[in-house]
Amino acid sequence: MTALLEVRNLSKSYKTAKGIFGRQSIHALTDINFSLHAGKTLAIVGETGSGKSTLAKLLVGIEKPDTGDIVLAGEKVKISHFRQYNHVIRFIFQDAERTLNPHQKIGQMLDDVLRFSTIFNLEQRQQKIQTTLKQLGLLDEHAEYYPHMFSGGQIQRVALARALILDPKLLILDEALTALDPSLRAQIVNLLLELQQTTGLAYLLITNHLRLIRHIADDLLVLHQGKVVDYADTMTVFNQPQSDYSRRLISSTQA
Ligand SMILES: Nc1ncnc2c1ncn2[C@@H]1O[C@H](COP(=O)(O)OP(=O)(O)OP(=O)(O)O)[C@@H](O)[C@H]1O
Repeated sequence: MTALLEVRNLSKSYKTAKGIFGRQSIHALTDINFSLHAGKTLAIVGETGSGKSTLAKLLVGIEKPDTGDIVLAGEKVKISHFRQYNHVIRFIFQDAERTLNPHQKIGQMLDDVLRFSTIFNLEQRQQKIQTTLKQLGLLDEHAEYYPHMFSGGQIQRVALARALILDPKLLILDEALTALDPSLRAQIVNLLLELQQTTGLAYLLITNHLRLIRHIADDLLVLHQGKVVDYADTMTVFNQPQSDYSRRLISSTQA
């Protein structure tokens, strides 16, 4: 079966500002390879500076790779066409609430997403907003609410609604669940699992929360200094880590 996402030999370096030693290159990612199938969850773990955010930025087109390919459903992504992949890959960063415009009603915000990325008419857009709110356990009348009128759990659902209203195939969650309190996290995780079962959505979960990874990730990739040091199904990485770095990471959380 063709993978939904295939990342092949992806590398990215940044040039630092010119200092007394001239310009230097930071190799944020070197030769990254992995794949993700529909309906599956891949977790990416690594310490600060290991390249996790750079990888997310490459996948959503905020940054350009130096070399390598991103292949979506068998088709190489062209950097100039990233906007068309909006439908396929969506992302949620940490602190969802801060990314919502406090002066805009939720219905208007969702309508903007649809107007920007679809050719739906007004009626179709209203219909889609209703079904999306419902899918996420929200009510029709929430379309008239401003962000500050929602509770913490509901605001996460609103952020998910914005990401999912275009029916993407892949959702990237960059530390999106880390800051939530445990009971709220459990609620959102259950919702994500339910959505995955009903829609076949795939998740790329960027987090250092190993308990969460154990609970929901099918596969686990460990990044260290921009390189893949472990990549296998989650239980294999936990039980037989291939690198000292992964071994230390896993035993530190099991202590
Ligand atoms: N715009 C940039 N310019 C220069 N260097 C950068 C830039 N963005 C990231 N880097 C460097 O690239 C490396 C990888 O950074 P990245 O932010 O991807 O790591 P990370 O694993 O996501 O860390 P964190 O968990 O802190 O977000 C780091 O050494 C970082 O300093």
